[in-house]
Amino acid sequence: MNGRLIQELEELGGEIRPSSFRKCDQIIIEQPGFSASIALWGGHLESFIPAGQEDLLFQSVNQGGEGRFGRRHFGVPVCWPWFGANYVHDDYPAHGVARYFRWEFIEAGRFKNGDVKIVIRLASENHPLVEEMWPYAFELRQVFRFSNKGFRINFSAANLSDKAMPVSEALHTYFNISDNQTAEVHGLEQVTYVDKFDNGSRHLQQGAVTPCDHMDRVYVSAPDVCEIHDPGLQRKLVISTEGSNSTVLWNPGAELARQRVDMEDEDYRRFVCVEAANALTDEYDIPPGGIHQLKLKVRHKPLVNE
Ligand SMILES: O=P(O)(O)OC[C@H]1O[C@@H](O)[C@H](O)[C@@H](O)[C@@H]1O
Repeated sequence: MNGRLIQELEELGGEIRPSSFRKCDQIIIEQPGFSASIALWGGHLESFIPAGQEDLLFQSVNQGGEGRFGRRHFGVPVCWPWFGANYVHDDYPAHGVARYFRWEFIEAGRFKNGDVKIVIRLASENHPLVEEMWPYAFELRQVFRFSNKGFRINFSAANLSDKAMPVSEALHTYFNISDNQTAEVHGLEQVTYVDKFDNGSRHLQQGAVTPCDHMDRVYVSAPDVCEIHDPGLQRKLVISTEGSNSTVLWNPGAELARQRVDMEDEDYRRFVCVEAANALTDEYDIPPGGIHQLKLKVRHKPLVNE
């Protein structure tokens, strides 16, 4: 990491902090209106805390699985270039390669309106094991934009190979909620979902989703905006996406959470994953030399009775 970058980060009130996790660094941003943390391992936005509020993102004392492909269940893991299991190699890790490698910190600065900007990158050519598991040259970037109102992630994938690259993906956001029994997800009413906990059967969403318990659903051709209403925190999170056709809702429920060593038994009570995704029938190809952008914007607002 070069001195200029560190200086730019310091001018933003940020710092690089060594982390014991996979011996990788974290970028910490402290501003009067918020604080944020990004782990370079996995290019993982870990935390975004508006001043005087609870984190928008779920935290766990459990840092994830041991071993080369240990999974982390908090913040915003990046699932790319395949979502879920790999169709061809069942020994490959779930949800692709991007979350298991060190990303490179390449830019720190501000947007014109003063929002904080951090850019990180993952290039296949820098990681022989990525090249082995995914035979397409690529470059990924995440542009993080932070302000008092919330955060944005602009995730882009460039196909640098000479063949079409099949992609399914997700920004697998673990949202922090006070209680999964009372939290509600709005905006998916009358959208069809594939229920992975019910043999992939298709259903039509009736009303808001609540409780947010034991569900693994891919809403296909989903709208670009949905909301989490959290009566316990009196908070509404407005989630807007671009370049994402599917919305995935996931919560393991009590039994599955207990079976997992990479998650605490009670963690599932305090998160719901609402994922900006392209999965199942929304998978697509990036043409040779092409680029695809997946954008996520999260805004926090007070929850007022409507
Ligand atoms: O444990 P992981 O790999 O982070 O995955 C968690 C869950 O992620 C969800 O997106 C999937 O739909 C689930 O099937 C999966 O179990």
